[in-house]
Amino acid sequence: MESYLAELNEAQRAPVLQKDGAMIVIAGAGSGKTRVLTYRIAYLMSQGVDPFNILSLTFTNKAAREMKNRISKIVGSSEAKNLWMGTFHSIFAKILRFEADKLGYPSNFTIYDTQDSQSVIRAVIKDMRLDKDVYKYKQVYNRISSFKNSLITVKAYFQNPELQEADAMSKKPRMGEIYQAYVERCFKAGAMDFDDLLLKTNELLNRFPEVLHKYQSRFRYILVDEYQDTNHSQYLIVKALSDKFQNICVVGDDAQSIYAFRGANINNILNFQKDYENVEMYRLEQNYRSTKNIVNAANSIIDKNKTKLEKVVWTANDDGPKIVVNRLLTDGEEGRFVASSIFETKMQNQLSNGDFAILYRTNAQSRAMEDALRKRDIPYRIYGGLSFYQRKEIKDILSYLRLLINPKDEEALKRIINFPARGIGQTTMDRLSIAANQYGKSIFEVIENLDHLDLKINKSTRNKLENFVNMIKSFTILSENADAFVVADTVTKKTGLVQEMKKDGTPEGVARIENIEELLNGIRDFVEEQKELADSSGSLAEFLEDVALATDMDKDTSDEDRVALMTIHLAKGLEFPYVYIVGLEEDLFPSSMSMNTRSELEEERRLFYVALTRAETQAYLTYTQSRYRWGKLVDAEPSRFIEEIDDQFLDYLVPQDDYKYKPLIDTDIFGEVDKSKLRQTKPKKGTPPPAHKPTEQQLQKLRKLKPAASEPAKATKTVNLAEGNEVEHMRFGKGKVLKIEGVGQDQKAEIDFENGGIKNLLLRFAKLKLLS
Ligand SMILES: Nc1ncnc2c1ncn2[C@@H]1O[C@H](COP(=O)(O)OP(=O)(O)OP(=O)(O)O)[C@@H](O)[C@H]1O
Ligand SMILES: [Mg+2]
Repeated sequence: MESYLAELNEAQRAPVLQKDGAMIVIAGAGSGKTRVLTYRIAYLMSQGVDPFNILSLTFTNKAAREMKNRISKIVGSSEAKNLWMGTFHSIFAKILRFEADKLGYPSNFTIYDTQDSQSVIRAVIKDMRLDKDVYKYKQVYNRISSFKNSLITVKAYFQNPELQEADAMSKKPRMGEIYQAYVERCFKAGAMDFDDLLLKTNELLNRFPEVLHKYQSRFRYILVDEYQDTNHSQYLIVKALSDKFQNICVVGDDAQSIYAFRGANINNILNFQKDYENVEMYRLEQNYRSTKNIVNAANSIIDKNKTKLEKVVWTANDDGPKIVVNRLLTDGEEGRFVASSIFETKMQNQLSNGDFAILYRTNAQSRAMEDALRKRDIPYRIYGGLSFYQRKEIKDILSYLRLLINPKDEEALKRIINFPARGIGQTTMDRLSIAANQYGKSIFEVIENLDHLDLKINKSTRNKLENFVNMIKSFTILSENADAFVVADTVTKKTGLVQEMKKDGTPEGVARIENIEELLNGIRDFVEEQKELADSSGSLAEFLEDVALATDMDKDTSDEDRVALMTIHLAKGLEFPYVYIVGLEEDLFPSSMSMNTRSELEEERRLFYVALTRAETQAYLTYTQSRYRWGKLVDAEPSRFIEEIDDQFLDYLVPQDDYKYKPLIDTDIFGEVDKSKLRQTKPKKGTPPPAHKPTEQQLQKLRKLKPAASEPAKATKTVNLAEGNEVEHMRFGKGKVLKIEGVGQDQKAEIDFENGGIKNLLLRFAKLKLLS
């Protein structure tokens, strides 16, 4: 037996050693699913399978890199770099480039990011003279994205009366036309958006049997991590590619399905056994990641979900410390608690910053954490949010680079044709746009052919346009032989972008120049890395693809030791010794947007399960008593998720029986804290604070207190409903109550909504207004 197989337990070894056939590994968090995939690939290679024949789909490109490194170590060669391994988007972008001509795209097609796509949609809405308050571009973008992920093409949309009706109902009867115009514009610009990378791959595999055959034969072995979060489009790609050999291994955990809001379909995992012949089902039960307290607490949470596959998760690890629960006054205080706790834990146990993660439900929560960490001089890194590549100055330079690779790229062109200012005004741009539409050409092509076209553009402007086109063309010629760094460096110098910023002289201007330097350094590193790998020249096209498809996790390039801050969605698959889950409050987590139906609430609970199971040694849960939301300070209630954890696993830093909001003086508003008042809610001074669990008596009091304490607020929320009542809901609009079931906390109503159809709502969470 190969020695590395001893690093697996028996249950893990079984799917690794089953070389051929279809198999699914369903198992709870931290049980070694990702490890099974890694070792399975190493085993396949040791059995003589060529890495070029193995396709492995991961959640981030970073995960793919780490897996490749591990595999290289196990098999003792650099062969692992030939594996097809990465996210769905990055793998299929690569394939689409090879095959682009079949679909009528140039092989140098641009990948539009969300900003670009939304900007196209805004332009379409404007050109169609639609009301931008009704047709909100972000909503329209999400709707189009959901069509694409369900493989609903423009044609399919117009053949589907139900979809059209739904859009008409939500007062957007022209959605189909926007969709059509959007698709046409992207096509004309030689651009694919993120969803196209999956949609067009499906189209490619469906329309061209010889292409399907080629990739089916290439990918003899297919592996998919986090299978529970694949959407319909991804599912169909995997299904098509694996159809020939049926050597497919997927791993996942239904309890960690957290992307339904983006079209992930949990049925993909539930139906896997029907999709293939002779499916072997494997289960892993032992968790290697976390302490007993964490594993058991997580089990007690997920137990509350009705829709789930029954699973056992246990661990042989130590009990570990209990999960610390702390209540703070405000998010400012919450940040200070987390920062001090990290500081002290780090000092006491000689740890690195990288051993700590702070997880939150929404990006906005990072600010308070950042402030507190900065004050304590604790280095941190935020994942997600506005990424480096989306900053204005970076995007401007990238737009030049994109344009010289694909001159049809209209979003790039519009951004920079007059930046730095060249005297090419909006009127000229409008004329060029109209001409481009009229002739079915790109704006760049129109400018190239100005002499042959009868456009109302004066001589001097024509010269400026010609100069611009010639400059871009000279960059294109340069890029044919030079690497990405040389091209980018030349572009920054020749376009006068940096000179423009230097004139500015403000601290912001200086920061922008520094960012550009950072970009150039990044490009240099990229080129060196690519050249080292020897199979690539480090061309600009390769760099742009890398940037376009970098997931939020992938931007973690430096090895500096920092505390990680991210949303729970991003933390999937990761692990940290110490994890702080902050903002555990009703309406924030679970989110107020996700409490209308049981399935939404269950997704929030799975999210909490994901968060807690990231922790190896210790988890901290914090909530505040009041929080600024939408500009107002509002009372906050502790999240039901805290209550759902079995008390034996928890350690309350403050007694829970007096949790009701008491207006105390807060440093954020008044500066100094009145310490005598603070002591009311904190345990008596003494270090460390006594970690005590509420007594049974306190608990009983707490249980009695909870509904009572929140009654005044609830009374306005819940309404006494009867069958036949007319109600209004903030998302589903007006509706009629069909049926009422249950009593008290569990009372549910079946309501027929104008905008949402029939829904079953738990009345305690549904914010309904009684109309009649
Ligand atoms: N047999 C084993 N022996 C020692 N350590 C193991 C073993 N199996 C897994 N581990 C370790 O346990 C941790 C969790 O494993 P892994 O990340 O593969 O779990 P997972 O099931 O993919 O988790 P998640 O559901 O969070 O994605 C990792 O640090 C891994 O190295
Ligand atoms: Mg995993």
